[in-house]
Amino acid sequence: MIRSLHCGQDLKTVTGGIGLALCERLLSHDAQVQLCLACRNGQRAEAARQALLVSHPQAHISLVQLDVGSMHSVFKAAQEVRQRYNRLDYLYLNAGIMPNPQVDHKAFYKGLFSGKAVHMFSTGEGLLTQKDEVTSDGLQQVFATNLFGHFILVRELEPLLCRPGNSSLIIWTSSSNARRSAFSLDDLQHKQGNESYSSSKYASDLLSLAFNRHYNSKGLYSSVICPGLVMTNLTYGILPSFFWTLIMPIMWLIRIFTNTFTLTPYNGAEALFWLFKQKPEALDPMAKYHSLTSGLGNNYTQPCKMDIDDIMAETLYEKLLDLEDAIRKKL
Ligand SMILES: NC(=O)C1=CN([C@@H]2O[C@H](COP(=O)(O)OP(=O)(O)OC[C@H]3O[C@@H](n4cnc5c(N)ncnc54)[C@H](OP(=O)(O)O)[C@@H]3O)[C@@H](O)[C@H]2O)C=CC1
Ligand SMILES: CC(C)CCC[C@@H](C)[C@H]1CC[C@H]2C3=C(CC[C@]12C)[C@@]1(C)CCC(=O)[C@@H](C)[C@@H]1CC3
Repeated sequence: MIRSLHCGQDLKTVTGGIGLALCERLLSHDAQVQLCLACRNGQRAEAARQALLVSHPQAHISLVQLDVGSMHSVFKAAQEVRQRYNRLDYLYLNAGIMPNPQVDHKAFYKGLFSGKAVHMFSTGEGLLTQKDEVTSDGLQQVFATNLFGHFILVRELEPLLCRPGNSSLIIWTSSSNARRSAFSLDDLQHKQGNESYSSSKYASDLLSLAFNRHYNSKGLYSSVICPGLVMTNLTYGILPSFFWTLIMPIMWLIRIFTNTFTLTPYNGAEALFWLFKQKPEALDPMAKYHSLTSGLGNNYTQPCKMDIDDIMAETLYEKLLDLEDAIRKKL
């Protein structure tokens, strides 16, 4: 029996996000898989569960209330999971936000006519900024949601993930927007800049490496994926919906030039699903696994070496442990 916990799985109002598409794919692949959806909104979580039960009536799907940006909620949810289960095989760390995104239109038109247009469309590099906020824990919201809440969750679920004779895998939904230059070890939470999304995703790449160094000996492995550009609530939040609808034909056209425009949540979930079928021990800790879709619509997963190193990863890990101590004292 395989138990898998998914963070950020709500049924979305318009599209259904990557997490929900992954659940559909996992259940179609193995009807016996036990899913536990960790979501912040109870009603939407129940709607997601019901939607999955329509196509998989026998499925084992449970829910746990989790706001990964609130540390109190993370500790509470982890306790709940520990009470319910004695083992976890997969932990998908998929919840993510990009609040108040702004597109730099000038950079977009400049990029279009530079030799780097394909790179710009694959990574969104230099095109997006965000306005971050501070949570009630006193943390930067993007850092807390995209990174730190997940870090605490993994630490709290250690007894279920590290079991003698069993290997388990945690999987971070990162991004090709993760960029070393957006991240600083002196400003982990990205208080100073306006690329908190890029910074948090780069930090998750580093943290995955650090988790591998610290936990592989206990049977816990960590991997990172990029789903490509997928039309979900996250992307619909970047530009007005009508604009996306208008440019949709252009988006499908761009797909001929870049296989990173996966566009549908089903396609975007490809690498998440692919990892589910791999032996954790065989995965490369330095690789980011990309969901890719060819011009003809074929999905595949490709590893790409990450721009990360052990020293940076270890420093980040130590700093997160310090912050964990401080938060534990406060709560
Ligand atoms: N779409 C894209 O092109 C890309 C997406 N990604 C990453 O993929 C992941 C999934 O995003 P995607 O499906 O696109 O976007 P969605 O906005 O559809 O999904 C994000 C999910 O995260 C959940 N979430 C957000 N904040 C919290 C929180 N504080 N606690 C618990 N759950 C939370 C949301 O729940 P709720 O319904 O309550 O809002 C939602 O279910 C994210 O990590 C994103 O950064 C990476 C690269 C590209
Ligand atoms: C396609 C058009 C005619 C105009 C769209 C321009 C931009 C708004 C997009 C071009 C590349 C996109 C992109 C992302 C967001 C929207 C764009 C900047 C992401 C940054 C979204 C989140 C991610 O994690 C990345 C993988 C995306 C990379 C590409």
